[in-house]
Amino acid sequence: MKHDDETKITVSAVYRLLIASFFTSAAFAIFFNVYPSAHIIDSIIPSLDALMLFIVLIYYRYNPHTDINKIIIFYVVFFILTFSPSTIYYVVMSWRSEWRFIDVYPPISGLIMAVIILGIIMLPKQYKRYIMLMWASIAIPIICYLLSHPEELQTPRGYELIGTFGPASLLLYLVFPYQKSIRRHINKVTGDLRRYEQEAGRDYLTDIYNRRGLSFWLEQLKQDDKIGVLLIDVDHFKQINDRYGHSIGDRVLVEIASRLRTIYFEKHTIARWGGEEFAVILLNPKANTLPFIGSMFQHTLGTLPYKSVGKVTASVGISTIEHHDDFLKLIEQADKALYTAKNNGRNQSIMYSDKLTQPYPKAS
Ligand SMILES: Nc1nc2c(ncn2[C@@H]2O[C@H](COP(=O)(O)OP(=O)(O)OP(=O)(O)O)[C@@H](O)[C@H]2O)c(=O)[nH]1
Repeated sequence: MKHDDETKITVSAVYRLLIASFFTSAAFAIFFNVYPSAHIIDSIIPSLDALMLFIVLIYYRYNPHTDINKIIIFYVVFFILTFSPSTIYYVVMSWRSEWRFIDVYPPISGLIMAVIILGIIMLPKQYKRYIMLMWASIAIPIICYLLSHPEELQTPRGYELIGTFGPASLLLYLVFPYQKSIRRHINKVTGDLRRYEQEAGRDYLTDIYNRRGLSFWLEQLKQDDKIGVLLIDVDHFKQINDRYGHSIGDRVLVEIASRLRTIYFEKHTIARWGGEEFAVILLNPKANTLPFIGSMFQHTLGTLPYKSVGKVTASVGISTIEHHDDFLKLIEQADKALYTAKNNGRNQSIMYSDKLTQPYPKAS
């Protein structure tokens, strides 16, 4: 489950990263085409980036199950291949005294930093080293050049470039571990929350759903799902408690729950509805199978003796089938049928009909 969530977050992070990078590259492409610089490479690279990112985005949109690692590696390699050679080109040409680096290097340091920060913040831990590789392939040539050309370093652009790729990049090292610990903390809190939620929906003794868990299960049903309800009540349970003690009574309830779990048919769930009363909710059952299912539960509970107390029987009340919004109405029906089963001598299952009128008195 946690793994699924991680994958979902990664997929959505990569998708947003691609979109953000596409719009940024497109903005640069438009800018350099409207206000061309002296170097044609300045308008080619952002246009190429925008085009490639657009293709990847379209591909990713129509192939959402593509291996996400491949997309990330492509993204990083693609940025290294577009930013790094052009940076090295300007550095090498400047070193050969063709021109001054600070005059010709296009104003893309902000864009590079934005891409690096986005990558560091949004991508999972295992991809961070690629992002650092991306930074190193661009920053190291620039820093080396400026340090060996103090006359260019000691200009506003020189200071700005060294500041961006030097001290400002150091910020990344500060943000990175902090972001990692926030992510770890969020994972822990999310995990704890999920565990508490699961525990809150389970009965402590029998570890099947309690009423809260059951209502959560009902909320997950599809719009037009129908249900039928069985209410199962252990016969003369008070006598078991009185004769063997409360803790043996508890053990019997646990054994009953584990017997209920062993009954398998297509779609249903079981819950502890009250003290010695269990509810079974059947999903989209066929009307003519309900009496059979009711007897199946009754016999599974009542046929074989229990380890600590011997024979125990149960009575079962069966509702009609209605839309799941009518759950409480079905519980009432099952309750009336259960009352009739008890009145008729217990150890039997009874289907609800309009003729049954009296509600089953609840244990206080
Ligand atoms: N050991 C144990 N007993 C429980 C628990 N919850 C409810 N009970 C007991 O279940 C008994 C239910 O008794 P009654 O409602 O009189 O019903 P019954 O004795 O089963 O009789 P019928 O339902 O009429 O067949 C009470 O004695 C409760 O104390 C529980 O969690 N553990």
